[in-house]
Amino acid sequence: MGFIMEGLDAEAYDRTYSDGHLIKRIIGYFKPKLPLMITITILIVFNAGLDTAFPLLVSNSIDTLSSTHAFQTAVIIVGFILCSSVLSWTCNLFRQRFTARSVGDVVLHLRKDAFTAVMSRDMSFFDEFSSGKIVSRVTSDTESFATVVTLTLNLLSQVLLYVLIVVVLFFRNYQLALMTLTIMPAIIGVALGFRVVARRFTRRAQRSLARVNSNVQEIVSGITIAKNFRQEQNMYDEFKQINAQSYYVNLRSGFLYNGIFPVLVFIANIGTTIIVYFGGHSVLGGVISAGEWFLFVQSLSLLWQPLTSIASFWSQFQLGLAASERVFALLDAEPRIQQTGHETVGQIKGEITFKQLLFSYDQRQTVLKDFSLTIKAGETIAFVGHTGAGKSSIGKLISRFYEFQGGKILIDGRDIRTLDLAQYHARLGIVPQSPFLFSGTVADNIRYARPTATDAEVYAIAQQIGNGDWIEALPEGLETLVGETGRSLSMGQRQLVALARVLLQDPAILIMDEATASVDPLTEAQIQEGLDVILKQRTAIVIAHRLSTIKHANRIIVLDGGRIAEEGSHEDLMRRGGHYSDLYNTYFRHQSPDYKPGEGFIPVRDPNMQAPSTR
Ligand SMILES: Nc1ncnc2c1ncn2[C@@H]1O[C@H](COP(=O)(O)OP(=O)(O)OP(=O)(O)O)[C@@H](O)[C@H]1O
Repeated sequence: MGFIMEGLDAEAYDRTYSDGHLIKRIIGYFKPKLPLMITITILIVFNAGLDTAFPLLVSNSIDTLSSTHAFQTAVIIVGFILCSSVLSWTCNLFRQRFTARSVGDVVLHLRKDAFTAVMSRDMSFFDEFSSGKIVSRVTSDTESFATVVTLTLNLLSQVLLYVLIVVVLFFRNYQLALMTLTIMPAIIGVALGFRVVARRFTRRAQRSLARVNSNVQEIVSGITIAKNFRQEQNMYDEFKQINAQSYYVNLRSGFLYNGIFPVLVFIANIGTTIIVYFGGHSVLGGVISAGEWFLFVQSLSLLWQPLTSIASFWSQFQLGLAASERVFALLDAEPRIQQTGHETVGQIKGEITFKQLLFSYDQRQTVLKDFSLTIKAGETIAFVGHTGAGKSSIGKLISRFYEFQGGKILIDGRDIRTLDLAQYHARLGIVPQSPFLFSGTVADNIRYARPTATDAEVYAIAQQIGNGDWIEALPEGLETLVGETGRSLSMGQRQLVALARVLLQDPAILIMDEATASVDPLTEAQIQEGLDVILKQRTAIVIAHRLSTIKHANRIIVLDGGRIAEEGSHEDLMRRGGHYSDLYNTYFRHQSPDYKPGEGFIPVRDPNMQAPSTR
């Protein structure tokens, strides 16, 4: 199997549902369409009746050819045949139209549900699962879901036709009818056996397509880095391999499906041979008329058709079922964040308490253990520490993006798990390290925090950041288009927009993962001025990367391996000459005005203390 199976495993949230469960849920989606579905069913029944009448009429016309009024009867029968054909065509047309309409509506509904499910997933979900694969579930899988429904309706009409024909045949000649049905168990047996294998193959085909989607998405998102590191060839090679995998997986399922159809046709042909042979003998022996014999031979094609076509569209049917399984698994994915209540949040002062917190992303590593800390309302806390110390994790836990395994987080003394999450999030401002801007104007992005804000309010807020000087630098001021993800703006400008956005939100608690990207001194000053405004009158947790922020903080918490190694003000900690002083020398001292490149650093520390150790 080798590379063909590589990366095609189920996602952790995937589930296996029984066909019965899937069909029940699919039917559930069709309930609001009940009147339309009833109309479609009536049309299907009517159509099946007309299709059955066709061979009956032809059979009768053959038998009347020898009678005295042969010509008149033949004309009437031909008239009936023509009318039934036109009626059948019209019924079919309306059936297809109504089906397309109801299936389209259901896909619309399902896609909305899938999108809502994606939106409500915890952040851990997006960290864990590739965005390309998630996109694939919302788009192509919901589309395949439509296929299963259309096919089910076709199947229904074919099965009805089948039942009607069998009834007619039994009335005409039960021995020949029984003969016709002898092959049926063989066809059904092969089709059912094939069903199990088909589902497996189809699932793999969908996963391989999701893998292609995911790979293309990742490449497009990371194209700048790829080009920068001249990785185009490697990326192409990787894509080639994933694409080839998709090709082989599809080829295999193609072989499987193409192989099954001839087997079924072969079995059906055996049935036809039996009927032609014994029917012919019955006509010669005078047991049945030539017209009846024709009816049996003609009905055979109609009879085998539903069975063979079930097998032929089995692939699409399986594709649709597997797709609905994937969509339902996305809808049913268990949230990791477990709120025990939905208490009204109201006004928040902003005191945050961690009580013996235990947290890990997965089984492999404990990130925070026995972590206790109280952040006072209105306090600005700067978290510093080596990379991987757990700074961002603390921010994610306060944001309630991840679930902790032990201890408590209290907001103003209330258990975070008891709060209404949506209300709590509305009181929480988050400025990520690389601010994400949506396509649109700068004003649109600022207004994102409060869509009802007027132009004047947006302008006033933007003015508060760096005295609004940065707006003048934008070609069309606040109406400047930011491009996809804000690409048309400089990194510094994006940060300023993000600050204005959070200022408009006016949250009680601010979590800021400070940008590491350096900006020019003027923008740096504008950002600092903006921060001074934002940090006022709210609790702020800053994952600090800039010396000026650290110095402005009320308290610095030094993290080391998920534990608080030190805490205090910049001066206190420098005087101590411990962990912070090490960090300072490693990361921050070049940002100090006391630092002179080439000459070294004039340390800020108590001359009576020991010199800080360096790593
Ligand atoms: N989504 C995740 N899944 C699994 N492990 C993670 C995840 N995010 C972070 N970690 C791990 O948790 C630990 C703490 O990471 P965290 O991002 O909190 O560190 P940090 O101090 O913010 O680092 P940095 O300054 O580099 O951002 C690290 O060992 C990291 O590898």
